Amino acid sequence: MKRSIVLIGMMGAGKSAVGAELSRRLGVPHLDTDAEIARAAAATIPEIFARDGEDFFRARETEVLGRVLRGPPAVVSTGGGAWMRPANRALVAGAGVSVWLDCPLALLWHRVRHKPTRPLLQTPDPLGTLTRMLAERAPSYALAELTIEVREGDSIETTAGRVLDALRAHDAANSLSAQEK
Ligand SMILES: Nc1ncnc2c1ncn2[C@@H]1O[C@H](COP(=O)(O)OP(=O)(O)OP(=O)(O)O)[C@@H](O)[C@H]1O
Ligand SMILES: O=C(O)C1=C[C@@H](O)[C@@H](O)[C@H](O)C1
Ligand SMILES: [Mg+2]
Repeated sequence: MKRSIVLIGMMGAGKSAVGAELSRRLGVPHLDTDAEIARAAAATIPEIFARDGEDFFRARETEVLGRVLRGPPAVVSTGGGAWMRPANRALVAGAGVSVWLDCPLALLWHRVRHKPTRPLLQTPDPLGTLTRMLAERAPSYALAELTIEVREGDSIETTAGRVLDALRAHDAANSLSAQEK
């Protein structure tokens, strides 16, 4: 593997879960930017948001992303907002292939509704917040090199397999176009 695989998408799309499975299958390290930030701060993501604010979190996120992408090729699970910063997209473009786990709203909601671990959803109307967030972010997520539609009923293993199939097809297409040049 020459480049890192960078999973992007909404909270609940499965970036962490599918990233762990991909890393097992490929035998490369798995790095999760949220987990790296929490580890460095010795605090949970909600604690960091509450104590230091979102801007602080976003600055750490860019640092961590840069650090993990400078390392050996790995599977990198990003936080849901990481892709929104053009600087982060540039970091990813330089070191990895971006894969959007495109998950329908209903499935996202089903997965995140009972979890208090997403500070941005601690609003009076979390479904409305999630709906708005997806609508605002989808055009940026669509800039990823690859898009995988996450389907209801697909296991983590099935989704990871679909990511690998798409990566192989993408690699084959890229080496064909490289030969043609
Ligand atoms: N294909 C799947 N089938 C069943 N459950 C899944 C699947 N993918 C993810 N999950 C579950 O959905 C929840 C959210 O997944 P995960 O934490 O991987 O999302 P995420 O994209 O990393 O979100 P965040 O941006 O908040 O870190 C977890 O409980 C995970 O186990
Ligand atoms: O979508 C987002 O902006 C976030 C997603 C999570 O992965 C965390 O990075 C944090 O809760 C913010
Ligand atoms: Mg995650």
